[in-house]
Amino acid sequence: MKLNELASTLTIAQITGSGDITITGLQTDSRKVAPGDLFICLPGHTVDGHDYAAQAADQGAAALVVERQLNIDLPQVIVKDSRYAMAVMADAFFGSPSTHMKMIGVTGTNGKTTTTYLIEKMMNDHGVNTGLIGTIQMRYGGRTFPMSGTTPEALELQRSLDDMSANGVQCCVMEVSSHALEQGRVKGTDFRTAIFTNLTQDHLDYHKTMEDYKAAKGLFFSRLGNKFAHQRNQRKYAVLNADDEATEYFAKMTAAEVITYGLAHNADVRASEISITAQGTHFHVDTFLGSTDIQLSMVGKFNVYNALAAITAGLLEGLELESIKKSLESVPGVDGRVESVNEGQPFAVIVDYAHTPDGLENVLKTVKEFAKGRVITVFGCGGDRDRTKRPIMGKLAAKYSDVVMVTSDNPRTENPDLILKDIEAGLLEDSVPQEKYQLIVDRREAIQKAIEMASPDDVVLIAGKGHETYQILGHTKHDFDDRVVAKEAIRGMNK
Ligand SMILES: CC(=O)N[C@H]1[C@@H](OP(=O)(O)OP(=O)(O)OC[C@H]2O[C@@H](n3ccc(=O)[nH]c3=O)[C@H](O)[C@@H]2O)O[C@H](CO)[C@@H](O)[C@@H]1O[C@H](C)C(=O)N[C@@H](C)C(=O)N[C@H](CCC(=O)O)C(=O)O
Ligand SMILES: Nc1ncnc2c1ncn2[C@@H]1O[C@H](COP(=O)(O)OP(=O)(O)OP(=O)(O)O)[C@@H](O)[C@H]1O
Ligand SMILES: N[C@H](CCC[C@H](N)C(=O)O)C(=O)O
Ligand SMILES: [Mg+2]
Repeated sequence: MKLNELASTLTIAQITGSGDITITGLQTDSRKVAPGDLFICLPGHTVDGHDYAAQAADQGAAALVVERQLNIDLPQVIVKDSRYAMAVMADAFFGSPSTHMKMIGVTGTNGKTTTTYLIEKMMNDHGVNTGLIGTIQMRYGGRTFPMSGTTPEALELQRSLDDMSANGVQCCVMEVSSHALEQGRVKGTDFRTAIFTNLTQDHLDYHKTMEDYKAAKGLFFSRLGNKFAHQRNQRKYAVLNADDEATEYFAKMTAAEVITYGLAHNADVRASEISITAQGTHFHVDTFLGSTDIQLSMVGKFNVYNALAAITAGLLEGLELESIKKSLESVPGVDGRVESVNEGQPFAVIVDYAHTPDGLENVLKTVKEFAKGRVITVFGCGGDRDRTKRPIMGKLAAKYSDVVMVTSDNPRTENPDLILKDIEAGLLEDSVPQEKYQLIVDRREAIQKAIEMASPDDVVLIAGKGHETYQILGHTKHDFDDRVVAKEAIRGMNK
């Protein structure tokens, strides 16, 4: 594509140098620039992409997108906002791939990954070639790709959607994080359905207040559905959790058709008669297209909500309720979400990704429902992330557990001991007795001790890292998998 043509997609842009050159790719990271690329300089949170334009030029960049003219001998497109320009140009360069498939997005503090997995399963079972993008991985057409975060940057996203489209993908279900909404990573992506799971405390390091966090999530719904489609299969939908306070706010700001789910009597898709055992979760569901009973292998009342969100999305895509039921019932579980570790030990070991106060409380409530013995919880809080959730999570862990092992969970650039102290502040505030908890900075040691102290019928819950296969210390990722470490500890115990 010619630079002139790409630049013409922007309203306010000035080109210096020749616009009559061919752009073969777009890139925002100087380290990855290939000859012929257009290098887009993004002012970041840590460094400024403009400072890497010279490196991009050395690597063969054909032109630059900048917010201020640089002293570099390359054609430059000067724009007001390079992030916005990136989103527009990426959409143009890849031919608006999101309009070639059904886009279903899921936002909310917890439950995004789980809900997207459920939707992916039911759509694929129904014969709709479906791609998935989220925290654990991106996958489509039988291939999987690692992810460095939950929601890719606009450029990466459009590139991926283009490849999906080229590989016959008809529907893409993706997680949309609040960071992504705030940074405009999904600007230009044409969603058909936007799902909201729930809003509880997290990410206050980034969003500062719950109001700001809610407003960031709101961007997903305010950008949806301003043009009504009279054919139902073209309509935009906001699928909202009827039991969450933030729903009223999101419902007001969207022009899309609002469909609700939950336990509330007025929800459009409503669950009742919920019963949970260690083997799974049963519930009855009434929808605008019939009723049925569903038996999930996944445990936890929160998974009823994830299933309801998925059922709603499935019905809106024209799936039969019975086909949805069959798919949901065949999902064994999601990687690292309430995942059992079994090495023949006489107690339960569960690995879960709960890393927010609400997530931890939910999983602990679930565990308590079927634990016959004590609950021993191993958990920590991420470094360079919301500090205010640490004492709250400490209190919740102590409230629902008999023993708490406070340990490290990706300390990143923070001092791990100080993170543990932040968690302990909550325990001290609640006068939790010293013998009920231990601070063990080494996660392997914490897991080993928890497993060594477990008696028959106890449950050891290892929370926070779920599917993760690393521990981030400083800027380095070290191999670490809670499931592998727990298995080793159990085998060690039997020797
Ligand atoms: C706070 C945040 O979201 N930061 C994201 C942001 O980084 P940044 O603004 O700091 O970028 P930067 O490092 O300053 O770099 C600025 C520009 O210079 C470029 N650069 C930089 C160095 C270099 O040598 N050459 C070069 O060209 C970079 O490619 C970039 O274009 O843009 C980067 C590139 O897209 C992201 O990788 C980075 O995510 C960081 C790693 C991160 O940890 N993000 C988390 C908080 C996040 O987004 N999480 C959510 C999930 C949250 C949830 O659980 O709901 C997610 O969607 O992943
Ligand atoms: N609907 C829900 N409500 C509350 N907690 C939930 C819900 N679904 C899952 N959880 C808890 O949150 C954890 C993370 O679930 P999941 O990975 O589906 O959420 P997520 O929103 O994708 O998280 P992330 O923001 O890190 O990507 C689970 O391990 C479970 O403990
Ligand atoms: N998407 C979340 C994941 C948190 C997982 C936890 N293990 C941590 O590292 O804090 C984040 O980046 O905040
Ligand atoms: Mg996720």
